[in-house]
This record gives sequence, C-alpha cells and structure tokens, in this order.
Amino acid sequence: MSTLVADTVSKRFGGVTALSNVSLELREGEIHGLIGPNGSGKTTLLNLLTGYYQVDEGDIRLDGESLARSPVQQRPRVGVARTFQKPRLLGSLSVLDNAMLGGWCETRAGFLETALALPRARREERALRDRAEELLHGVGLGYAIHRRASLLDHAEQRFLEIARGLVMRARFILLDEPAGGLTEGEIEHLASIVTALRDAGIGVLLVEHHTDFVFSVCDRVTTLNLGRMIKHATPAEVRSDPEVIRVYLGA
Ligand SMILES: Nc1ncnc2c1ncn2[C@@H]1O[C@H](COP(=O)(O)OP(=O)(O)OP(=O)(O)O)[C@@H](O)[C@H]1O
Repeated sequence: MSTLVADTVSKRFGGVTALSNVSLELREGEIHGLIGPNGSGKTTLLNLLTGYYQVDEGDIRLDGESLARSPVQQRPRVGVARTFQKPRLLGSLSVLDNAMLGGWCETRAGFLETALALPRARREERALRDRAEELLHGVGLGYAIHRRASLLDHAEQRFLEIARGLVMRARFILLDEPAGGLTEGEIEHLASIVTALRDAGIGVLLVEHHTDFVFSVCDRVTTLNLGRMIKHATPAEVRSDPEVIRVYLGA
C-alpha cells in the first residue's frame, strides 16, 4: 500500500515549538482528518508533508523513501499535491489554464519545442488540456472553464485548486481548510469530491475546523494540541475522547 508518512517529526520557529514528535500515516484510498485548536501545528505538519518546510527532526517518507531533504519542487513529480487556506490562483488566467498549470511538470517537451510548437509539444498540450477539462467537469466547474479565475467565487476557487492538484496525477492530496467559507450546500459538494478521490485510490488529508464535515467523511482522524498528537483513531473514537473534547470540541 502506498503511504505518505510523517515519522516523529519536530519543527521549531525560533523559540516556538510548532510540532514535537508527531507521526501521521496517510494511506492511499483513505480520507484522513487532521484537527486541533488554532496554533496546534496542523498547517505546519501539512507544510512538512508537502516540502514547504524542512523537518528539524524526524523524517517524511513516501512509500518508505525519505523526502525530508528533497525540495518542494519535487513534490508534484512524486504525486503529492496540496491546496492552500487562501486559494492561490493566477487570477488573470482562465480556469482551464490554471488547471493545466498542475500538469506541466509531467510534459517532456523542452522550452524550444514548446516555443516552436513542435509536434510533441502540441500533442502533450492537447493531452493536458483534455485531462484538465475532464477534471474541471469532475469537480463541477465545467460551466466555468473559459472564465477568468479572478471571477470565480470562493467555493469555485477551492474546487479549481483541487482540480489543479489532480491534473498533476496526485496520489496524495492535502487540503488546508477546504470547507472554510463554504456554505452547507458547497460543503456537501466538497464531500462528494473527496469521497470520489478516495474511491479512486487517492489519499486525502483534510486539515479542517469544520468537525461535522471531518467526522462524516474521514476514515481516520488525528488530533493535535500544542504541537503534540493527542489522539489518532476513528471519527467515532476521536469524537468521544475526553481529552479531545476538553481541548477542542468542547462539552
Ligand atoms: N512560518 C512561521 N514562523 C513562525 N511561527 C510559525 C510559522 N508557522 C507557524 N508558526 C507557529 O507555529 C505554531 C503552529 O502553527 P500552525 O499554523 O501550524 O497551526 P494550525 O493548527 O494550523 O493553526 P490554525 O488552525 O489557526 O490554522 C503557532 O504557534 C504558529 O504561530
């Protein structure tokens, strides 16, 4: 089974210990929730798993192989994608072009071939375009393919970021607060997308404060508090754990 693993990782920022000896195993074909109070280290862990930060201690492994020292630019090539708390899109480009940006890392034509529109470059671009269009339809943005990305509403931007990650053939996709700012109806749509990803064998990490959403779609949930892992279990077990209730969920 394919796995993306954080193995006893620690991360400090100056005097702040953001994470201390935290482990998490994301498996292919599962939705894994990561919850905890503000500042508990969730985004830091996502940034370590995706190579945006380097670990101070511990290791990040993909299928047993260490990624801890490989640069962030390598992550798309190995099939690890992410989205951001605030969607990062190129607003002046079309929705389709933004989605296609996820796929350039796998094209083989060089700069000159592309610039001269030589046959291989044209073939690759067509394939990438087809794939991006298909995935945009898949996340429900088929109607907006030629719209400027800056004209999308917040939920549409989130779905576009997911499509962009999928265009790069992600095996793992890590979503940073994807339900933030979404309506109940949009969250239902998001749930149908992440469930479809799981069914397609992709491992999904959900960093999320919307706990009803997390508990309804996740297979397993990890809870952090003050940079430490306090509970890792099924949604039902996490939801009823006294420590998780005390530090996060409330009575
Ligand atoms: N780049 C950084 N520089 C300095 N401190 C940071 C940095 N990133 C995170 N921290 C600190 O690390 C701790 C964990 O932050 P992190 O953003 O990972 O928490 P979080 O659980 O994702 O919070 P939230 O739910 O509010 O997004 C916090 O104390 C935060 O201030």
